[in-house]
Amino acid sequence: MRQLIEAITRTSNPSVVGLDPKPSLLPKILLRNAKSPQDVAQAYFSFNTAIIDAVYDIVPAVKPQIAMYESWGEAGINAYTRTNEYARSRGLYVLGDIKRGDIGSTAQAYASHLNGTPKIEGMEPVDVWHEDAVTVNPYLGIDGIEPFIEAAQECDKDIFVLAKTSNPSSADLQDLTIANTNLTLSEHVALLLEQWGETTRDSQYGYSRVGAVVGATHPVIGAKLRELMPHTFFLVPGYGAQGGTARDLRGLFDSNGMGALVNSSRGIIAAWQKAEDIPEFSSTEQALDFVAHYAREAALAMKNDITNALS
Ligand SMILES: O=C(O)c1cc(=O)[nH]c(=O)n1[C@@H]1O[C@H](COP(=O)(O)O)[C@@H](O)[C@H]1O
Repeated sequence: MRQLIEAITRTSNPSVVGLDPKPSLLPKILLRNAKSPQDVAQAYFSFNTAIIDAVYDIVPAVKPQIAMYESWGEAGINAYTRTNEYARSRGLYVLGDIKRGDIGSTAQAYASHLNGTPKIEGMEPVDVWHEDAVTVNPYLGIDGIEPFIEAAQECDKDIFVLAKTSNPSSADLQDLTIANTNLTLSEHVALLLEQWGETTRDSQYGYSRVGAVVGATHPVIGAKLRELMPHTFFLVPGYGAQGGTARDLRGLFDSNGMGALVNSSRGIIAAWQKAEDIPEFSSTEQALDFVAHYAREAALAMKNDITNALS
């Protein structure tokens, strides 16, 4: 987590901008002439680069959600990887929200998100995804996670494993109490994450490469999980559009005000839709400038909101 922690320190901002484009979140003019997935993917890329240019100096990281891109097939995936590459070129930590999980041999293939294309004779692995970290699902247990941890260790990258997700029905499974223990499933996952990450702890900061996803929408559970996971960095989605507030975040950070990265996607990239006066855009440039201006304002407001709540 060193790279992420240093980016947070550099920007004094523990928040991440979620790059989750959808047609309904883009100014109509960007899709006015769209006739193919390629056209939409190009619009997504322009939208993303405008946002990245607007926030790269005030936020440490971006989190593109791959589903938004996969919906458009090959062209969408291409927009995803180009977005990641562009974000990195602007110095941002790229957290690929891919939520993978499978049996060991398949997980190994998914882990190529971190350590590059599989090794074959005569060819060096290629980093085709341009990610610094990915999100992973722990449902299959350690053999579905180990390939990601090994790849992260090999390439100085990180993973974030779902522990207590932000959605209302996370309770269906994650709040169940495990027989013969007084632990819920999310608490059990928390203990596993501490164990799984143990050998990858950073000597200076104490956090391992194995982070946890803990929703801002469950502040009481989140605070308990923070106690159970002193060496585990949190990715905290659910702030903003899903109702999580800065007040809810306090218990998710450590006593130094570190240890968590708060995500907002729609709250930043669609902030322009909340503007009092939205003009009839006469060009795509004008529309992108408008989107970028409101994204920056929203990112700064989020930074202030979180910083005030933590001080
Ligand atoms: O792993 C995630 O990022 C994630 C986990 C979770 O528990 N809840 C959650 O909302 N997310 C993601 O975080 C983002 C939230 O988007 P907004 O609600 O628009 O801020 C989406 O990309 C979700 O897929």
